[in-house]
Amino acid sequence: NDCITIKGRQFFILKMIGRGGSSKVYQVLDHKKQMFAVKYVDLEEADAQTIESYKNEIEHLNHLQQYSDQIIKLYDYEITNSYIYMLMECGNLDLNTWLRNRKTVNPLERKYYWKNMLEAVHIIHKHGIVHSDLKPANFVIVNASLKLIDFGIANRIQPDVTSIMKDSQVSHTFNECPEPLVYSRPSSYRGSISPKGDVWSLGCILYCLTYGKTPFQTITNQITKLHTIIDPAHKIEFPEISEKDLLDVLQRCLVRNPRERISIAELLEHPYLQLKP
Ligand SMILES: Cn1cc(Nc2nc(NC3CCCCC3)c3c(C#N)c[nH]c3n2)cn1
Repeated sequence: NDCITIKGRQFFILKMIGRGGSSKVYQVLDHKKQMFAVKYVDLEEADAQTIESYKNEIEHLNHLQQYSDQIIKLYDYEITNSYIYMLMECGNLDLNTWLRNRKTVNPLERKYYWKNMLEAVHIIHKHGIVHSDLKPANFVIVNASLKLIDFGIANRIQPDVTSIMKDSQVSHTFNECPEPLVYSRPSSYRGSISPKGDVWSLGCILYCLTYGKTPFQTITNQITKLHTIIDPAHKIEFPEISEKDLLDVLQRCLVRNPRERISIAELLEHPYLQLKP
């Protein structure tokens, strides 16, 4: 098995956790048997703008370390003209994989994960970052809490072919979530990418944690699905549940008009988060 050296420190590769385009994430051990995640990015095929986007992502990730435990820890990184290595804390599992394996979710666990996600997204918004592509795979479970692993700033190098245009500016590749979970916000509203777009995506994740599927999962045709997402006439179904506060959060997140949609700050004050089960 191979070793990775970052800033003169050697790491033993245990396994590859994931790969996308030209980046790979490994589970590694250091000489004290401490476990880490290492993200490797091959920059050989990357253009200057892409390299800039990666540097920007790393700068923000590095800066936001101090503000919240819900942002993945970045211990060190090494950037050269041909590759990037990022040494980070390793999660037990990402939320997407966890969701696929778990059909039922414990209400207290869901509430706690929701609080973690809101805190992480609130922090990046406070620093002028809108993710605009939030999905379960962007969160990992570390011990018992969720942490955000990326801010949606770094480009995907060699964008995958099965992308569907979410906005004129932003393409959206579905094959990052194995099942075509749709988190893209209703893009029919003009105007720039707003923090409210992240609220829609988080609402879709919470919908998944509540009903075991996304609001539009029953629609298999991607184009029909996209039209349904932006169609104000289409009513999203919210099957009855005992937790009325949770139902209220879902209904306020999945409002098509971003101006009428609840904000992160309001969500953090919402009765649903008062942590009595
Ligand atoms: C499946 N699985 C995931 C973990 N843990 C984990 N996965 C990370 N990325 C995964 C790459 C593939 C897609 C899902 C996220 C990162 C990470 C970054 N970037 C920083 N820390 C991490 N920890 C253990 N099993």
